[in-house]
Amino acid sequence: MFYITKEVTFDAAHNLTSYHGKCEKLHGHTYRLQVTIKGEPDEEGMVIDFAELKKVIKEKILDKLDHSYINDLIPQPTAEYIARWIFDELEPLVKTDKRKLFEIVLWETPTSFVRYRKE
Ligand SMILES: Nc1nc2c(c(=O)[nH]1)N=C([C@H](O)[C@H](O)COP(=O)(O)OP(=O)(O)OP(=O)(O)O)CN2
Ligand SMILES: [Zn+2]
Repeated sequence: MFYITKEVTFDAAHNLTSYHGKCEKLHGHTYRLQVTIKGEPDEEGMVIDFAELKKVIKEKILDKLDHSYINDLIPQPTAEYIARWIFDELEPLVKTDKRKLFEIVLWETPTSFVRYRKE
């Protein structure tokens, strides 16, 4: 079994509305996103072409989240809920009979990240 990962970054603003602390105020992060696909190689020897994965991430995630106010899309945009939203956006587009979306890892700061899998 193979695990293929593509990494990108995006900049976005948010505030945590159901939270008491400094993060209830508007602020921003440079998010680091890792998308991992699990599967077996096709006749070209690839689980998924890195270029195809990059294109899907750009169209479904970066074009919506980069330089955005995330609360417009996700009501309580914790790292947990952003990661789940990204998983749900990408899952149907990468799934074939030989591969599926395995994991989203989302770094909110250089020292804080969430790992989301559908289990
Ligand atoms: N479980 C979660 N905890 C927190 C989240 C979250 O999404 N999930 N989010 C925040 C804030 O939005 C934001 O991440 C600020 O965190 P903070 O602790 O202030 O980050 P620092 O800049 O202090 O990061 P360091 O890398 O520790 O310097 C809060 N909690
Ligand atoms: Zn934050």
